[in-house]
Amino acid sequence: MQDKTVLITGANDGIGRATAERLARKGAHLVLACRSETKAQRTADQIVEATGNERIDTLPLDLADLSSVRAASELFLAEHPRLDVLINNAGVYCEKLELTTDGYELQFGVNHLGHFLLTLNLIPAMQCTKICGRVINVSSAMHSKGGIDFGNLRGERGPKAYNGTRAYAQSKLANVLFTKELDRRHGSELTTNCLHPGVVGTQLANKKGKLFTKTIWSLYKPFARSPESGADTSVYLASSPEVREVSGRYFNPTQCLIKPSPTARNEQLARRLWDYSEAAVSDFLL
Ligand SMILES: NC(=O)c1ccc[n+]([C@@H]2O[C@H](COP(=O)([O-])OP(=O)(O)OC[C@H]3O[C@@H](n4cnc5c(N)ncnc54)[C@H](O)[C@@H]3O)[C@@H](O)[C@H]2O)c1
Repeated sequence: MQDKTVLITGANDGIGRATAERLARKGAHLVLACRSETKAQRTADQIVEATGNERIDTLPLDLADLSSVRAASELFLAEHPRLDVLINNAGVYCEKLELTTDGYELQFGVNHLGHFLLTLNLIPAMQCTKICGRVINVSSAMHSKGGIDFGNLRGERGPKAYNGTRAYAQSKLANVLFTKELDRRHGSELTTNCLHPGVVGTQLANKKGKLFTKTIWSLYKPFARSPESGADTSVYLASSPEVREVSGRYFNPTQCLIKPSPTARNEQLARRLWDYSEAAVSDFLL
């Protein structure tokens, strides 16, 4: 990975942080895209210290705010001539209805829409690489429990009707549908794949989960995969020559290609989600 630039969202914690450290050890030039600049810089310093790789940059990015995503895209393009690998890793799980700055349901907004905009804005930097650029979307097996409720992506049905787990599943389904449609539209220039990292012992469910979820999760956590092994498939998709020409696919935690759910393979739904997302971010496209 010596001559590769890799941007990782949500790189200051959990699977993203572990992915960053593993790729730093392989010599990649990393850009840690995080909400908190302080946490991003602290993570960068720790990775430099642990790996000896000094090519670790940071980029301020709040995926819950489309103007921040646009600003981050502009800053990246101004400072870096090209991007080899984009890892759309950041994610949020929450059980109470919250909206993004632009009025979208938080999990849909952060897990899908912010990444959709970031990816579209950065495609020009990925097209100028010699070997085609790689987009990696961190989804979840939970995608199979989701559908896309186009009438409720702005929380229209209100807080009482909100089901956080269903909204999380919806956002992870969106990651797979986006992977398929991005591959269909840009497959000749980029490879795009998505993955389930496994059940990983991070703080994901604790940050905005209810007490019941936190309790169940604390009991379950000792049996979950470590963030380091949760990073296995992201690292594989970012660095392995084997997947240089593999695209539009879904991988499991042991780097095997598997079929996503039937809903995730629905091409019409993927196109409809793309059209919806494109209209939603249109004011922020570069
Ligand atoms: N932990 C699991 O068991 C598991 C299972 C399946 C999929 N995943 C997926 O793995 C990915 C990483 O999750 P994790 O388990 O490491 O969780 P985590 O909470 O440890 O890390 C999530 C990262 O996303 C960042 N983030 C959240 N909101 C953001 C925003 N608005 N803007 C920018 N960054 C933001 C956080 O700051 C953090 O760095 C997520 O996409 C998650 O859906 C996790």
